[in-house]
Amino acid sequence: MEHIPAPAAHQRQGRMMVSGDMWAQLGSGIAGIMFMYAMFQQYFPRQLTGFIGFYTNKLVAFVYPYLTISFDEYSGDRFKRNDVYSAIESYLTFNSTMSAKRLKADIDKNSKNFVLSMDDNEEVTDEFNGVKLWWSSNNRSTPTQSFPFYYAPSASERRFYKLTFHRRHRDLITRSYLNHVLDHGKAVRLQNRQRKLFTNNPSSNWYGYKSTVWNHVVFEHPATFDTLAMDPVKKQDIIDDLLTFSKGKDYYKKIGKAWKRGYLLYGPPGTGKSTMIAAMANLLDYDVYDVELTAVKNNTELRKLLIETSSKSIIVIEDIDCSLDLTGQRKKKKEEGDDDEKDRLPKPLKEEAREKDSKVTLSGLLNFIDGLWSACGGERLIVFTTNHVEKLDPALIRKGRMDKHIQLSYCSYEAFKILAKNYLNLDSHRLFGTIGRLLEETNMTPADVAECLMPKTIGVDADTTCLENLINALETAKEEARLKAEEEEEEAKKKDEASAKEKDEASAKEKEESSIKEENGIVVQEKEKEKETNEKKQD
Ligand SMILES: Nc1ncnc2c1ncn2[C@@H]1O[C@H](COP(=O)(O)OP(=O)(O)OP(=O)(O)O)[C@@H](O)[C@H]1O
Repeated sequence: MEHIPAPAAHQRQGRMMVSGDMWAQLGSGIAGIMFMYAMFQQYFPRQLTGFIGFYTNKLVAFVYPYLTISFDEYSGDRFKRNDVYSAIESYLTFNSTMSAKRLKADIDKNSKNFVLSMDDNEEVTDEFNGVKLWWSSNNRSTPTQSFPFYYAPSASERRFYKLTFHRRHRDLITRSYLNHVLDHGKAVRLQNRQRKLFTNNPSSNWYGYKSTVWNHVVFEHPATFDTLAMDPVKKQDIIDDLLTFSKGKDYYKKIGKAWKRGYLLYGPPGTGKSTMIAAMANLLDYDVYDVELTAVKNNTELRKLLIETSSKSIIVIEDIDCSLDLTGQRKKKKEEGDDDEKDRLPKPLKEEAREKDSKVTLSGLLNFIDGLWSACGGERLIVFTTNHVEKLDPALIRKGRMDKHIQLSYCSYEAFKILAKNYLNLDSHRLFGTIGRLLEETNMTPADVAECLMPKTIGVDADTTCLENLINALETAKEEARLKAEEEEEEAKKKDEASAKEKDEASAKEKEESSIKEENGIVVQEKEKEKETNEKKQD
């Protein structure tokens, strides 16, 4: 491998002297230069140092004919890894494998092949239209930290690639080569990309500040829309919707809308909400970000997590009704009232109390879904799941935020047929009719049906045993539902009777009281009359 030319090396004729004398001279020369530099730093005014530095650079640039471009892994105050850096990393995979001496190994999306890339402080060459270029991977040793809540990688993690080329090729490199690198890098990345399942966990950053960061494992859920048991028409509608979304980049741009879509999945437990998310991810080849809201300290942290998600991903908040206090206003007002009390606490306790209160709020979540930051990256689905859609704030699930509401319900006959095909490889069976009738008469979740259909023995008629198990389970469920309904009816009847009795008693009491009053009234009237006649007699 040819090394990147350095100014001194460039002017050298390629001959190297390795005698002991030469090393001794070199050592004392360097020591001399260091001494001069220290003196220079100490005694020369800062402005002059800057001035000399500037012109030294100019002189070097004049003599040295090579240009360099660096590509940081986290450039400036960015929160997330630079896409260009990742594209270069993928682009250099081939060259690195062929020529770098130290490589890093990862595994491809099928977990079958190794993906090799250049390790830190390595160099490789590339050629474009007959022009030779040099790539090197480097470390920056000074960490930068602009956002105290931001998890800053340590100094050794602040990496960058450096591209070196002759200045006479500036146009070719900046206009064509860099685009070529980006396009090829992205294509390679897509090809080797392993889908990931992310979740947020608390972590301490460089300064000991605790925040939540994404951690991931390889996403390997096998669910697909083929194995998902639900009404086929509804299923096709969802698939069409998803595919239209994934191809809609230009359309979303045209209508001036961020390229994202919200799905609300609701229904009883075990009806396939999580399974559908996995099927969505497998259909579109997206990553999944499973947000654990209770681990997010406040709205700022939630926004940070959002920014760190990549495009081509599904952001999931499961059981949204349990993760967030949506009782909203009342609680907020109470907390405002509590502020005076908190102010009277000693400082450390006051801060602790505030920290405990500082949580993700409904407005923070609304911002997360469709605030300005939500448009970063594009091509993202946001999925909420809940068992109690009626508990959710209407603002949270209105169209535009949760664009598509999907109800997952109890197992229908159509859904059962998908499960039977999937679990038992059966298209038809003499027991299908009975099962169909029972499914219409009682509610059973696809999870429960699937459990009955799982073969528990290996026998000649294992399929029939499974179907019979299901029939038994359905009949038991039906009987339980009938008894429950009877119990409820009985209870309701008792309640009605009790309230009717209460009413009767109340009206009887009322009558009695009014008759007493009436009687008392007559007595009073008679007494008054008697008094009147007595008075008249006396007169
Ligand atoms: N519609 C379905 N199609 C195929 N399998 C299903 C379906 N619904 C449930 N299952 C099976 O039941 C199991 C549990 O389902 P899942 O976790 O998707 O339900 P859920 O609605 O998300 O439940 P919860 O609300 O409790 O999280 C799954 O592993 C899957 O095997």
